Amino acid sequence: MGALQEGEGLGYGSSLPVLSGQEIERNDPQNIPERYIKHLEDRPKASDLASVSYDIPVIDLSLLAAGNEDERTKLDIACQEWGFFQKRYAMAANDVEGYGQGYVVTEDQKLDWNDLLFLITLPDKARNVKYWPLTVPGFKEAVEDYAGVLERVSDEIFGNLSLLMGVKRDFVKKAGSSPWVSPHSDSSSITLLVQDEAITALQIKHDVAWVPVEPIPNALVINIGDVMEAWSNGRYKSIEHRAVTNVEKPRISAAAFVIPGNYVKLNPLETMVDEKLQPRVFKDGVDLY
Ligand SMILES: O=C(O)CCC(=O)C(=O)O
Ligand SMILES: [Fe+2]
Repeated sequence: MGALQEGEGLGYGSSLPVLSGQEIERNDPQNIPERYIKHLEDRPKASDLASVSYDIPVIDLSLLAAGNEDERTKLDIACQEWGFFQKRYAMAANDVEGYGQGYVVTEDQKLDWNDLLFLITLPDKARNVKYWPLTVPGFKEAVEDYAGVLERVSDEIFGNLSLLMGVKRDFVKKAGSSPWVSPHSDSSSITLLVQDEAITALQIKHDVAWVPVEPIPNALVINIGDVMEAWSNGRYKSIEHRAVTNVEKPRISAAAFVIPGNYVKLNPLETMVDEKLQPRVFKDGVDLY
């Protein structure tokens, strides 16, 4: 792919147009179309939940930024055992981009009871501003500020994961109704998520059970995506997760997917492959998109 022109966007595949959940609620809330109603066996059940409660690891960004080795070891363990952690703040039409439902590929596919606003925010030239709701006062400024903060947080995580994987600090950095969000893993290198603090909806697969991720005030939930799993030769896991609804109130979450540039190949880092101790689990040379 050649250099992007301003406003051209990247294009992350196509999605068929369908009604959004908000439109259905507005037009005919008593008649939810059949394709939003998942088969019984595909719905979350109380019996899939882990029977014991787990604490998802919490990593302190200010300690990481200060070079604290114990905190870096905690990050290593969190990414190996969970692929998920929470991090305290120290301080749609033809494209999946836009508003509506994404990832609709067939006419009879069951749909999630979940509307999506998917925007590319960084780098600036990859923005496709025709999808941005610019009539909302302050929206652009708030998203720009937030994207800047997320960039700093993800740089800190990448810096620490690079050191843990035995490469230089900046190595990874730039490479850089269903009544629920269906189970999936993220194709990002990492994902940074802000959850609604009042509702526990996100669940992650741990062994065979689903473990709820209780929101922690002022914390980001960060998870390893498929790209980091490949770079780390499987040491860090891209964990399957889902989000369930509740009957009381709607929920909004904001997920930011950090992805490498299109030119990056999915090769496990040399430092992460040792034919005896840590045999290669991913092939070299897979193009990302
Ligand atoms: O809303 C959530 O908690 C999770 C969303 C998610 O997993 C995603 O957008 O990839
Ligand atoms: Fe996800």
